[in-house]
Amino acid sequence: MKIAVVGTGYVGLVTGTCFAETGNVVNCVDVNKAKIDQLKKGKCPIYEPGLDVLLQRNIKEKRILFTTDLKAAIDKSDIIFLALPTPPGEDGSADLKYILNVAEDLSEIIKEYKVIVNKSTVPVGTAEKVAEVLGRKLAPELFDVVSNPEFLREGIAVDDFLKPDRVVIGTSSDRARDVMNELYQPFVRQGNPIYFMDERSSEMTKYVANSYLAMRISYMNEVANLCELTGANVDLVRIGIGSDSRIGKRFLFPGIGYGGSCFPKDVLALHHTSKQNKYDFKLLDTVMKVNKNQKKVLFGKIKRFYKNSLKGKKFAMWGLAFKPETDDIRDAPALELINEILNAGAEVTVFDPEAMANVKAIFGNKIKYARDQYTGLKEADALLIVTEWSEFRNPDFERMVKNLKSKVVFDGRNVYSLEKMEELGFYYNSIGRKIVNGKN
Ligand SMILES: NC(=O)c1ccc[n+]([C@@H]2O[C@H](COP(=O)([O-])OP(=O)(O)OC[C@H]3O[C@@H](n4cnc5c(N)ncnc54)[C@H](O)[C@@H]3O)[C@@H](O)[C@H]2O)c1
Ligand SMILES: O=c1ccn([C@@H]2O[C@H](COP(=O)(O)OP(=O)(O)O[C@H]3O[C@H](CO)[C@@H](O)[C@H](O)[C@H]3O)[C@@H](O)[C@H]2O)c(=O)[nH]1
Repeated sequence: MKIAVVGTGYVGLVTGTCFAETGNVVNCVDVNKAKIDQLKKGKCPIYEPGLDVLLQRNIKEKRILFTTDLKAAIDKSDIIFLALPTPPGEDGSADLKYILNVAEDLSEIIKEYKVIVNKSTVPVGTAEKVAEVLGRKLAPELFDVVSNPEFLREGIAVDDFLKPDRVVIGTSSDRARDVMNELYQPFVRQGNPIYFMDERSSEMTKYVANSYLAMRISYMNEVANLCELTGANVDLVRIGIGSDSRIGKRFLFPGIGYGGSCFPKDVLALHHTSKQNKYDFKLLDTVMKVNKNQKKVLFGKIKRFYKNSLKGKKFAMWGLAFKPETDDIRDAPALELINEILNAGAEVTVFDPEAMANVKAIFGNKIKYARDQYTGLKEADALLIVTEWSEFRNPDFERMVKNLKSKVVFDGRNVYSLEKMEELGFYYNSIGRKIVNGKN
């Protein structure tokens, strides 16, 4: 099939590459010329495991092409995916300007039937809004607008796309339904379902999935805070509840708050949709408040340990990305923590396997950047663990001890066992568990 993907970011590039991988010809469009030039040279602009190999293969086979020329891409395609940003507007609603502007451009370009697919996360009613913009210039038989939300996770995006738990497609058109059904067949061979539904339910499904997952995390973060006060261990509680099949083991990890480009903005946007519909969705309000508070928890622990006197202290930070296996730092808890450390008059040397360049673009020389995870520890008063990259899980503890000024670790991701840290003699303060080698 012939596809155009408008917006070549995390979602657009993975979508385009995976559709090319299943034999389609994909034209990817972006307004960012530098990104397109890079992609034309076969260079992947983001760190996403497995993407590079697929990209190279499909570029070589000429199944994926890159351009800044929207018209050229649309003329060659039957299905047009919109993978454009939907950032929060001032009132918390998803800003649809990117989507609606491109819809307007499409209304000038389209000359024969196309299926226009919203892959971006968009509020209920957006498919209708896009259809309305297109319909101002185009006859109804020239297009259908479909909602097809994306559920991929960064860091595992290729796998998630190629083997989705489910594909959700919202359309009221039989013609578009047939096109989408054919397109997705290679991805559901393992027996995973395609759920066809109306556009509004499909759009809602995406927000409800993300908000539910965010709620689970906020719930566990509250549980962790209570565990600290009561002497229970949240990791044991997590295992204890997760084996109940009604609850499930996944997505129960407490930490320093959810971040990334999706959960914070999507919970906010669903909350806004509720307000617009005069519905007081109390749970969502609380989920956001809990998350805001949880992002401050690690700094609170640090302040208490140093009795509020952080001036001149030197910290080493392991992990900057909002989660492991990505270079993405959008809404990453690390950014807030760095600001708090700097505001308190302390210094920080950071290390992350992939996200250093993105952080440097924000903080420049206000902070130091370590060559590797160990050199950053030199002369540091304490180590702060912010992202649970695999390489932090089983480090050379002897080297850590040698480099650190004091054996002090604040761990926002519960990377180590309490027993191990006790045995090694570290002061170890983590989330929802007792403090090791110190006073609780
Ligand atoms: N990142 C994720 O893990 C994820 C997963 C599921 C859904 N989503 C949703 O997908 C959408 C895109 O997210 P993303 O993370 O890929 O964003 P992104 O910022 O990484 O990518 C968006 C791309 O669109 C381009 N763009 C902007 N205006 C354009 C225009 N007029 N024409 C062509 N290109 C244009 C930008 O230059 C950018 O490259 C959002 O709605 C997001 O909520 C994201
Ligand atoms: O048990 C957990 C799981 C995750 N997180 C945090 O939650 C955030 C989001 O993590 P994750 O969901 O793995 O990453 P995303 O790539 O943001 O993916 C989410 O957001 C995407 C964009 O909408 C959706 O497509 C995915 O299904 C949804 O999982 C990160 O800060 C994680 O550290 C926790 O604190 N505890």
